[in-house]
Amino acid sequence: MNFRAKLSAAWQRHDSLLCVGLDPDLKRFPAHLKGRPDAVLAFCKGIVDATADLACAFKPQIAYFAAARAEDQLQDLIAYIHEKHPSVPVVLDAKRGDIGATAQQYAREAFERYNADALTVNPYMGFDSVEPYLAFSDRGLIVLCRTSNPGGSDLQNLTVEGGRKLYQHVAELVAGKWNVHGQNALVVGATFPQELADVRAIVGDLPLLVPGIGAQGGDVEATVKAGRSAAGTGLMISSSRAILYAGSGEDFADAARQVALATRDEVNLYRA
Ligand SMILES: O=c1ccn([C@@H]2O[C@H](COP(=O)(O)O)[C@@H](O)[C@H]2O)c(=O)[nH]1
Repeated sequence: MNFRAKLSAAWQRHDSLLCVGLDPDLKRFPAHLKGRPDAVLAFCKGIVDATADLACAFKPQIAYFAAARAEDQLQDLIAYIHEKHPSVPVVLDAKRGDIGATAQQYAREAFERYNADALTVNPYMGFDSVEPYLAFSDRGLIVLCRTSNPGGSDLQNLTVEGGRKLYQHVAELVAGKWNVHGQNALVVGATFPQELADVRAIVGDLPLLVPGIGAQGGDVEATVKAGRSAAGTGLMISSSRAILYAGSGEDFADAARQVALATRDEVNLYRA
């Protein structure tokens, strides 16, 4: 099953547009896990098992694993998700972007080494820098469009030809000419609901990965109303820290589940 089909099945099966972000920060781990050589994997498995039935996707952020010298644990985690929770697609958040020859290696890293269902990439270097990923036509390519951080406006809001904003141009390209095999999606932050609505109007029912609720303060109602597709789906609304660190004791996974459940249900209030 390709990424788009797997995501659609997860939206239905789990009645959820919630993407659970996996940003394991050793400094914030519960005391009983600190010092364990497999702490990153143990923590993430706890979160994954507690939230899988509430999620339409998991999104590990590679920087947290690499900084902790835990790439092998990331590989084991993704294999674990595929084995225990095969209905939930894995989006590797690495925001890759480089010349074609190097992009080929990044594509192999994401889709062969880590076996991710989808990867985030940066479009700044143009089509030849994203083309190598398209060869993995059963995997998703999620392209940065209007990011959730305040500085995203510095470049993404610049006016380009035709009087459009750069992020609108990216949305058109990624949903159109660049969507050679129908595997593309976009990143649009929850912190900019008006831009999210603009992007949705440009791209039809293309899937959107939407970080920025939870710790970054994005408004859930505004996000869902601006970003939902005509079918009331189309979104992977991502939350990491607010779920991961809801608790700080041995019951961290239960605390994470409670926040994930409340977030999934709040999102669902506004889908219709
Ligand atoms: O525009 C973007 C693109 C990616 N991110 C990533 O999403 C999570 C957000 O974490 P929270 O704890 O829910 O704030 C993190 O991995 C970012 O690298 C983003 O925030 N904005």
